This record gives sequence, C-alpha cells and structure tokens, in this order.
Amino acid sequence: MHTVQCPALHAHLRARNLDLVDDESKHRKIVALKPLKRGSVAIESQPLAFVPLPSARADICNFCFRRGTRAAPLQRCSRCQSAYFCSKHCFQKAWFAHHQYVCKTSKAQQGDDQEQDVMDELMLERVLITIARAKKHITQTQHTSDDLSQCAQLEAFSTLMSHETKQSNELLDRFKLIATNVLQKPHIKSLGVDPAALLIYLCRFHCNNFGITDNQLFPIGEGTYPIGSLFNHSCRPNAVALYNGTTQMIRLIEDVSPGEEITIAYIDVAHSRSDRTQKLADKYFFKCDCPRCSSDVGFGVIDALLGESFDHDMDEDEPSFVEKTLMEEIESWNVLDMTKKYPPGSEVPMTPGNLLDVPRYVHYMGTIMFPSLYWIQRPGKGEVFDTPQPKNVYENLILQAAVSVLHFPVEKTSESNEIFKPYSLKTLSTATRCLNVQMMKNRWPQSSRLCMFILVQYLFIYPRYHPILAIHLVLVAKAAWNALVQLELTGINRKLEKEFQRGVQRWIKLAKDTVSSCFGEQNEHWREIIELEWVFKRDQKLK
Ligand SMILES: C[S@@+](CC[C@H](N)C(=O)[O-])C[C@H]1O[C@@H](n2cnc3c(N)ncnc32)[C@H](O)[C@@H]1O
Repeated sequence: MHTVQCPALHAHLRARNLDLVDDESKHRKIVALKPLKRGSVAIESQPLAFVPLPSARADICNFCFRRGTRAAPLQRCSRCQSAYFCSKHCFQKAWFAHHQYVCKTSKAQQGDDQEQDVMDELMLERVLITIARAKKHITQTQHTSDDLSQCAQLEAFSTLMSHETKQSNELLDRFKLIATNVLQKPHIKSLGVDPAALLIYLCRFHCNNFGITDNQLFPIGEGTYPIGSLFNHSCRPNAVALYNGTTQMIRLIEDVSPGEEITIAYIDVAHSRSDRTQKLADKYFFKCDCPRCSSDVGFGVIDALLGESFDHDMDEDEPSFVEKTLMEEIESWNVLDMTKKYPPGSEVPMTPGNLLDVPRYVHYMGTIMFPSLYWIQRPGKGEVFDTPQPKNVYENLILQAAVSVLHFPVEKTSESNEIFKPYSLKTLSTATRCLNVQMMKNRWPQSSRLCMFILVQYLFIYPRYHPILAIHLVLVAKAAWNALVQLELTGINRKLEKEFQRGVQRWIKLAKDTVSSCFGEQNEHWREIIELEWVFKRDQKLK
C-alpha cells in the first residue's frame, strides 16, 4: 500500500537496504532488508528545514551549524544583528533559502513557550518555502538523484503522523496563532498555501522533529527530517541519530538482521520507567513496549535497579547525604587494597552482609564488564567485553550483574532515613555533579574514580556502543591518565603506578573501539583519543 502511495520514498529506502512496512501498533516501521553492521550509517539525510536554538545562535553558523573557531570567527549579519555565519558562502545560501525573509524580524525571547513558538514559526515558514520551491523545481527539470531524494523527503513528510485529534486545546490554540502570523507574511501569502494544512504541519513538527546536536551531543538546533522521522522509538535502541552540521545520520549501534526493526530513542533513556512512559505518552501518544519497558524480568530489571529519576536542586548549598556518602567512599577508594581483597580470578564475595560500597560495587561490575582491566596478565580472561561480542552475550552478563546487585544490601542510611544506593539514578546524578566539581579542582584520582562509577551506571542504561558511552570512555581514559601523572608528581608506589599504567592502556583501547563504532574515525573524539594514546606511548618509551 505504501509502495503505491510513496514510490520515490520506497525506492530511496530500498536502495539503502531498508524498507518501510505497516505495523499494527506503530502505524509503520523501518526494517532492514539485509544484515547491517554496527557502526554503519543506515541512512543520511538533509533537513527539509532547520532552526538554530536561540541559546546557540551566536555560537554556530546559522546555515551549516558548525562552530566558529579562533582562526575563523563567526560574522554577524550586519542587518538583523542576530544571525551568525561562518562564511560568505553560507550567508549567501542562507539568504537564498530563508534569511532574506526573516532578516528584520528577530524577536526578543521571553519564556520557554514563547521561545518554542518563535522556533515553530520559523520552522513553518522554512518548510513552506522549501516545499514550494522543491515542487516547482521537480516539475520543471529532469530528475537528478538529488531531486529523487527530495521527492522521497516530500512523500515522507506528507505521510508523517500528526496526532492532531489528540493534541491539547492549549497547544492547538498556540499553533493557530502561529499559523495566522505566518499566513500574513507576504512571501508566504504568495505561495497560496492551504491554511488548514498549516495546523497539521505544526502538529507534525511536534511529534516528529529532531533536536540537532553538536559533536559533544549538546543541543544546538531543531530540524525537520521526514525520513529520519520514520524510525520508531525504543528505550533500548539499535541506532542513534547523529549530526554533521545539519546532515543527519542514522547510525547503527548494533548489528541488525534482515527483517529486524531499526529503532532510535526519542528521549534520553537515562530516566526512570515512569518518567519515560509519561514523556512518550505526552508528546508521542504511545505506550512503549520495548524490552526495557515491557516487563520486570530481562531488561526490565534495569529499571528496578535505577529507581526514580532525580534532578538536583541547583540552589542547594549543603551537600546532601548521598553526596557526602559518595565522596567519602570516593576519597577512601584504595585500588591496591581492593585488588588484594579480590585477587585476579577470584569471585568477588558478594554475600549478604558483605555491604556494597561504591568501590566494591564498581570493582564487582568491572570484573564482569571489563575483565581485562583486572586480569590483563591472564590470556583469554580479558576477551569478553573489550572485544566485540554478539549482543546477547554482553546483555546477558549485564542482566546477571543487575539481578545480583539488586539482592545485596545497601550500606548507609542517614538519621533522617535517607538511603544511599550506589546504583540508583539519584547517585548517578550526584556523581555527575561531583565529577564536574572534582575536575574543576584538578583532583584527577577522585575524578577518575567517579568516571569509573559513572561508566558502570551508563553500561546499564545505554547499549554498549552508544555515543554517550564513547564520549564518556574518552573522558575515563583522560582522567586515568591525568591521575597517573598527578600521582607520579606527588609520589606513587611502583605497584600502584603499574596498575594505573595498565588501566590507562586498557581505557584507551576501549575508547578507541567504541568511538570508531559510534562516530567513525574522522571526528574530534577520535583525534582526542589518538592524541592521548600517542602521549601515553611516548611517556612509556621514555621510562
Ligand atoms: C516519528 S513517528 C515514527 C514513525 C511512525 N511510526 C510512522 O509510521 O510515521 C512517531 C510516532 O510513531 C509511533 N511510534 C513510534 N515509536 C513507537 C513505539 N515504540 N510504539 C508505538 N508507537 C510508536 C507513535 O505514534 C509516535 O507518535
């Protein structure tokens, strides 16, 4: 049925070994037609339209979304004084595409809703202009491969779900106002668009548009990517949306078999199940039945482990009980003691009554997740996780670890009955905050321990080759290296130095493997880790 409705879209997908098929509960889904490899790009597409975030507008080129550099700073448009461009070329392209229409109309932003309204208004204008131009161009000329991709995009956009009957009256009222404003603009009036269509377009943006991120995964803009919008959600996705400027890549983070659905996550999956359920229902109108959300066994056990989401109160001056406990344990963490207590090859004695503090928790998880860090000298022992494994081997071990951790007692309870659980989202959020503070103070041994603790938590939350893990592994390697240098400067015993050297070497290897799968080898993360490897190896040679 869809092949008849959208011939160009189907041809576009099939040329990339993908298919769009009907699905009873999700409407449609994208499946693989052939085995596809982890690390490969399933599909790459340009946006129908894009808008920079107001907070990022002065930091990125408003056309290609690249950051300015010291050598080539961004130039501000002299007329509107609010848009920035990296080159004359980008300015000219933006001028032709949309900037000529909005150059005088930059608005002062107030609250979040107003900010979103201004972005929706710009997005609507830009989508209308792009569609009108594309239609004219396609009917007038011979079809090149670019035109065919554009036909596929237009077909995809015209069939995107809008859920307009389910949207709240408040949102629909806001959309009506935006549509009225846009329709009054002379350059839109001249396009002769159907006013009823505008409301549907705005509803489509609401449940289909993407947040565009930079290399560090920080949000910098919003984009309408009709082909990317055909991918459904999972809280345990096998693909991610990444950006090079405004070009979107749906990159596989797991091998995918023929017939298997390709999914991405619409929300950050580092939230509790109840939070994710609420967010997905409010904005996308569905109940997720992915492996993490559908039961309390298998992947469902991870949610039981993490507990409820937790946001820090930014005004809080006094460290909380969780923060105090965490930092006490981070300070007293002794690597040599730990390896003496649990020598290579021994089972970590996780018996009830053997309380689970942070170092022991990380050590225990580490022996499961990264055995080579502990058993580097024992051939064969280190090959479980740091070399690519079929995903069920890795996932089964992670699940076993989660189940066993859930059965152990937590160590500390405050006078006001606050409980410290090493594995909860609350502790993870606290650890992230503490890590920033420790790094700012150049306290690298502490930072390196916090990094390892956060890594263990991330391994429960994100699939093994997720970009967040790749970026974090680069940080783990850098923190371990800085800790080694700092400890050498202040005096370190030979045995501990050897442990650290092995650690740094292994973290570098893990980070390289993960970065090359998630981002490829032409990006700043890869360069960063290669530079660190070079510095580390040179230092080892000099010794
Ligand atoms: C961006 S679209 C995804 C493509 C969509 N399935 C289609 O056929 O156009 C988002 C919408 O797809 C549906 N959807 C996405 N992921 C889903 C899931 N895991 N379970 C059920 N419905 C899902 C929801 O209706 C959601 O609002």
